[in-house]
Order: sequence, then structure tokens, then C-alpha cells
Amino acid sequence: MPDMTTPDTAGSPWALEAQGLGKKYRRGWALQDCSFRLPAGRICGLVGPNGAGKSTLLGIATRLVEGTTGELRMFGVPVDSPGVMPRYAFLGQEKALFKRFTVAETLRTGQELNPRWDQAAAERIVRAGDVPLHARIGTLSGGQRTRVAFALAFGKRPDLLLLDEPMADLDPLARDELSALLMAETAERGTSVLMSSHMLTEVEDMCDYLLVVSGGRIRMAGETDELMARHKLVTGAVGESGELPAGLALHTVVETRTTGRQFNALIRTEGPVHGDWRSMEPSLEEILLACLRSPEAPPLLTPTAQPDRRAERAA
Ligand SMILES: Nc1ncnc2c1ncn2[C@@H]1O[C@H](COP(=O)(O)OP(=O)(O)OP(=O)(O)O)[C@@H](O)[C@H]1O
Repeated sequence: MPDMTTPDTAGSPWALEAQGLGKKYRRGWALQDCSFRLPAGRICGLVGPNGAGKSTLLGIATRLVEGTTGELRMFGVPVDSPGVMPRYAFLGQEKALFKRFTVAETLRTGQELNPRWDQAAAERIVRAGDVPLHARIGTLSGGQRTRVAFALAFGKRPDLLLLDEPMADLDPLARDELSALLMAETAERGTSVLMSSHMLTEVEDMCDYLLVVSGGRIRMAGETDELMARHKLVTGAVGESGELPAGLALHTVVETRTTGRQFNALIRTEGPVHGDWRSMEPSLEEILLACLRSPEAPPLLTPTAQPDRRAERAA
């Protein structure tokens, strides 16, 4: 886990802050009215179904996509300010590497393009995977290529690493190895990470912060443990006419399923849970799936994730 006490050099405690962020394409809104905060030093999972708006959000952060409404700040500075570029590195599914370059030439390009370049770190990452420096990129395996892309990203010494499913095409062993590399490198430097992933187990293992997006809107945001602590799985008997117990209405019911005389509900607790039912701690996967299956449930943002309302009003 990263060192949470690492101070941010620019003085802003927020790696990312979105206020009313939206992107409209001709077909409609890809991202709408998104407001959230991601504190510096966190590893944040960006979760949502296909077409949810994850890549659009990462695209706005990296200036590949221009937002239609609102604002996105990185370490307190609007993402379209010139000073932002050296502060982040982006890694997507498509690795932007020249196939004819050798690994050494690729790292040299990184060195020439980035004033904060850390050659020792980049070489260490490449060597740890037994990737020969003289090998051409085109001759490397997918896992080796991803490792070189990670070396380029970390060599840049970014304060924020933005990852769009960078390990999606890797086998489980390579994924495991590169996840460990990611955790070790970010912990050493206190790097903030925002990574989109469809692998919920990976998110559960790696991420101490979550941003859940669906239909272009933020559904949940905040510290993983706080979000988990707000949910319970309850099981009990339905009433005579199949109705749910009245006590459940004291809480936010995210999802219910009834089988015969028994109900299962995933609830957001709004106080102590009392009732003639059994209550269990759901897994993160159960919470995420219920949240994504229930678009009518209200969004849940922990206090940390909620943007400063005063700033919003002043804007
Ligand atoms: N260049 C574009 N032109 C028009 N519509 C777009 C464009 N890019 C994305 N969209 C639409 O915006 C919505 C959000 O897409 P986005 O790629 O951000 O989703 P995603 O969450 O990254 O999905 P996935 O998990 O499949 O990668 C989708 O409906 C998509 O069709």
C-alpha cells in the first residue's frame, strides 16, 4: 500500500477533482454531471460496465478527449494547463511503442522526452522481467511489451498514473507479476493511481479507493473499506403477501431477490441493523455487482470523495 502520509509536492491533496464533468458525443452523453475527488497517494479502481464512460474520463484527464461541461483538476490545476503534462503517465490497452525500436532505444526516447526521467528505475523494471535491452519491441511477448510500457511510464516519475485496462490481454501469471510491480513502484514513490479494470478480484486486491461509473454517471466513490462498511447482505422471511419486512425501509435497499418465502437483500445501512433476519458482510464483488445492476439506487460518495460544494457554488 502506498504511504498515505506522503505530501503532494504541489500542495493539493487531490490527485483528481471533477466538478460537473461531462462529455457529449453526437449519439449522446458518454459522461454526465460527474463530481468526485480522488486523494493523492491512493490506488483507485475505476469500475463500470462496457460503455460506462471510463475511457472517456481517462481521455479527458489525458487531454485526448475534450470535456463538454464542467472541470477536471489534477493536483489542483485544470488538466488543460501546460504544467500538468509532466505530472502524469498514461498506459492503455494499446501500448504506444515502436516495434522497430530496441528496448534500449525506447527507454532513450523516454529520457529525451521527459525532463524528470529516471533511467535507473526504468532499466530496473525492464531487467527484473529478464527483457533484453537489445531486443526489438516487435519480437517481445505481450507481457514483456507491457513491462516495457510500465518502465516508460514509471521512468517518467509521474505523480499520477492513469491506467486503462493495461493488463487486459495478459495471462494470469504476467498479470500477477505486473500487478506486484505496480504495487511496489507506487508504494515506493507514493504515486497516485487511477486504473480501470473489469477484473473485480484485481480491484479488491489492489485498490484502496474506488470510482464506480455506469451510464456516464458516478455511482459510488470513496475509500474501499468505508464503502464496504456501509453495505450489508440480509436474509430473512417475506411476509404473508410476499412483502419485505418494514424494518428494511429504514435503510437504502440496493437490490432484493425473493425465492419462495425467503428474501436476500443488499442494503446500504442508514443506522443500526435490527430485524428478524440474518445479516452478513458482502464481498466487494457482491456490492459492485448489485450497484451496477441497480441504476435506480442513489449514488454513494464517502465524505472524502464529495467535492467542495462551496467551490461548486462559486464557479
Ligand atoms: N469517439 C466517440 N464518438 C462517439 N461516441 C463515443 C466515442 N467514444 C466513446 N463513445 C461512447 O461513449 C460511451 C462511453 O464510452 P467509453 O469508451 O468511455 O466507455 P468504457 O467505460 O471505457 O467502456 P469499455 O469498458 O467497453 O472500454 C459509449 O456509449 C461509447 O459508445
